[in-house]
Amino acid sequence: MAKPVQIEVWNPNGKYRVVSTKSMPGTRWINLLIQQDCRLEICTEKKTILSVDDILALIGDRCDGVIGQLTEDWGETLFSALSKAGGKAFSNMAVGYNNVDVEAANKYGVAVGNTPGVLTETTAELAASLSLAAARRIVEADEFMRAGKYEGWLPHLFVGNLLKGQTVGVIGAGRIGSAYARMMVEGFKMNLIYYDLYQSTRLEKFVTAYGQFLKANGEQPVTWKRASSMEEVLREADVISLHPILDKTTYHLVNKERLALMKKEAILVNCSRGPVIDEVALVEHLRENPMFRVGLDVFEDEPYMKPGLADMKNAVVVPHIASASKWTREGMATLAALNVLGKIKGYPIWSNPNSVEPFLNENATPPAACPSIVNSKALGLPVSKL
Ligand SMILES: NC(=O)C1=CN([C@@H]2O[C@H](COP(=O)(O)OP(=O)(O)OC[C@H]3O[C@@H](n4cnc5c(N)ncnc54)[C@H](O)[C@@H]3O)[C@@H](O)[C@H]2O)C=CC1
Ligand SMILES: O=C(O)C(=O)CO
Repeated sequence: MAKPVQIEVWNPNGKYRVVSTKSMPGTRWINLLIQQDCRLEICTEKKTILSVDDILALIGDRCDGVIGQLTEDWGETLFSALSKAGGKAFSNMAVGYNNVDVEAANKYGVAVGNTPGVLTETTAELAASLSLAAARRIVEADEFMRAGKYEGWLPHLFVGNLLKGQTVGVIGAGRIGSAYARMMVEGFKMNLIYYDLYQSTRLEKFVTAYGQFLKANGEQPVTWKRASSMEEVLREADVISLHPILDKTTYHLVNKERLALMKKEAILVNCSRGPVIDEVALVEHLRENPMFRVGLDVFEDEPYMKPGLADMKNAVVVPHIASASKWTREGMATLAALNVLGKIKGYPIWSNPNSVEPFLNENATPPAACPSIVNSKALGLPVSKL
């Protein structure tokens, strides 16, 4: 028998019972649910990561839908319990859903939502920040300054890498990878090499047009190349940022052998998922190559770092904050709530999950649709005509 978990209740007499495993930023998501006859229960337990047992207790005997977090293990046990409690919908408050066993959700007929688009630019901006922090050794220099070690300007003090004219490599040029590529190409006049399973025509057109603009203004044009292998990107790029989804094909995509292909002074950034890099191999590579630098937002055994990583001066590490801007986090909460609400109400699925802006306009009623349901095809859910 699962132990009870602390909750806060909104609209106690609402017809549909919706549970959120965490308090989320903003109030729009709460208002949207309670205005549509939902009784909302928000878990207020002081524990950062809820266990499967905690979530089972939250689901209880009757639950129409759950909004959950990427730290939770949504598999057979939870989907079976949610379905038994009458639940039809679960939404991650995240675009990545590697914590969700979608096959299990399909088996129990539960729709699985995610929150694409609203976090694209915010996440790309953090990847760009980590690229700069690593290239210009900002964290090391900040620590040096605070430690009272600065005795005056010196020609060799914290010399780093110039980005202009160098090559930025993107692995996984989807929404976030493409946004990051555009920032680095336009902002720092870097050439682009990318690897993805699919061609990113829009990105290629962007770089071509920007190159032409630079040339017309008497500057060196930027260039792009779609690599035929990941290895090509690793060999050629000076800064490499990882933006694929995490699945079987991307687990330990960057391993010991592939790290060895990279330039000795290259910069590697990861704002995707920790297990995309073999972190033990990375620590060894950082130790052996002091001029190689990394910027990491995600870790293989989150919230932990592999032994030795915290001691590496050539690593900049932040705690999975890439999507942490106020607008984005409030928007993620809204999209997650609307995924669950839409399914409860029997709404169809939004036809283009890459274009979720209509749901984020605070001054308008959101469309009567679920913004993004990843297993809509498997469940045979109808698509919105809006
Ligand atoms: N650190 C953070 O806070 C955040 C992390 N993320 C992570 O970023 C990921 C990407 O998000 P989006 O850009 O919105 O997704 P997306 O689906 O638009 O892009 C993912 C890209 O990876 C490519 N890809 C898949 N397998 C690949 C492989 N084996 N090799 C190369 N490319 C491959 C896909 O073709 C696609 O273009 C999410 O799944 C999530 O895990 C997303 C938001 C915030
Ligand atoms: O959305 C995601 O996938 C994250 O990692 C957090 O924003």
